[in-house]
Amino acid sequence: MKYYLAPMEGLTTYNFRTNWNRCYGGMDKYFTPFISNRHMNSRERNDVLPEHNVGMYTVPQILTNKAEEFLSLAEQLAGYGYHEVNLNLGCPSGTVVARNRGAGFLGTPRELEDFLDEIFEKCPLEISIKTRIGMEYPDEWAPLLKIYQKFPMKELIIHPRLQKEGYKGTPHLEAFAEAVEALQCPLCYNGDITSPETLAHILEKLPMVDTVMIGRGILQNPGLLQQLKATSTDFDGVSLPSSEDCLDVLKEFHNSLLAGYQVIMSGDTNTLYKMKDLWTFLSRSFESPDKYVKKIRKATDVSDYKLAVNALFRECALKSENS
Ligand SMILES: Cc1cc2nc3c(=O)[nH]c(=O)nc-3n(C[C@H](O)[C@H](O)[C@H](O)COP(=O)(O)O)c2cc1C
Repeated sequence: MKYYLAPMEGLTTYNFRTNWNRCYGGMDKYFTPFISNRHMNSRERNDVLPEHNVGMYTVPQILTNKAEEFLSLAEQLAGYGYHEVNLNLGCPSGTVVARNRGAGFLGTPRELEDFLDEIFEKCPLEISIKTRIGMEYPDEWAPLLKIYQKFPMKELIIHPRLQKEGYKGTPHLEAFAEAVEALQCPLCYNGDITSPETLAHILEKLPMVDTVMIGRGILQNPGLLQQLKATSTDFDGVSLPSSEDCLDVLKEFHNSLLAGYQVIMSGDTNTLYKMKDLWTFLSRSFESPDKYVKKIRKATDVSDYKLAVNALFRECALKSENS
């Protein structure tokens, strides 16, 4: 099985990716959150700079519906030494969709095909695509697959939900199976993998899956990949760390992430904004964390924040399924 880290805007920054890779590691690919400016802003540029992505196979992601813009960004990324670029056809957010980008582009298949024609003809890099299965109705998927058949994709990453579903409901596993029938290119499954059990359930329904991308599961439980590998027959040598070791690595990861943001972000407010965003997910690793997370959210400077986090680390146990 191959494992990819999903792109998550604002969360899986280069600071997150490098620290996660150092503390846990083992993803086959690390996708960057989307770049949407033809002239990358400093945040976007820093995220893809080779010196900020050392030791990882990183795939930059682009969000656009303009071939010229995609090609211009791909050219710049080729200059940084990248070999592969990913196109975002999955973002469900209202503002993105209203501009016919992300999952919104799936609603105008003719324009999408013209766009793909041009980028596949001219792009200096290999192109992979991350897609949803349509905007509103499951029957949008078959015509989209007909389009995807025409292009020599490096791979297609499928999050089998519709745009209108956001992250609700359960993924349409049958849509992934349809793609297996229709397409020759490598496929990657993405969606709702949060434990060895959820992965096992997906593999039971889709035994042909050999590559998965994981997003929120890693934010909720940064040690998840090791658990998946320890329970997989592919990875005989991987064993589970003790509960104390899990907590030690989590602390190390958290503290280095915080230190990284203190260097990158201007001031405590912006640093804490980033860390508090992560706690929305990370709190789920712990038993009864609410009282502690409230204190974390209330912190207005880094020293108060550290006190609140240390209290949580000291007094809340890791959930048994996370250790
Ligand atoms: C906060 C957040 C930000 C995201 N940002 C991106 C993004 O920049 N590009 C992208 O392709 N998907 C983005 N996604 C979608 C994830 O990559 C992934 O497809 C989705 O979370 C489903 O996978 P999961 O169930 O493993 O989390 C984002 C999701 C979340 C929750």
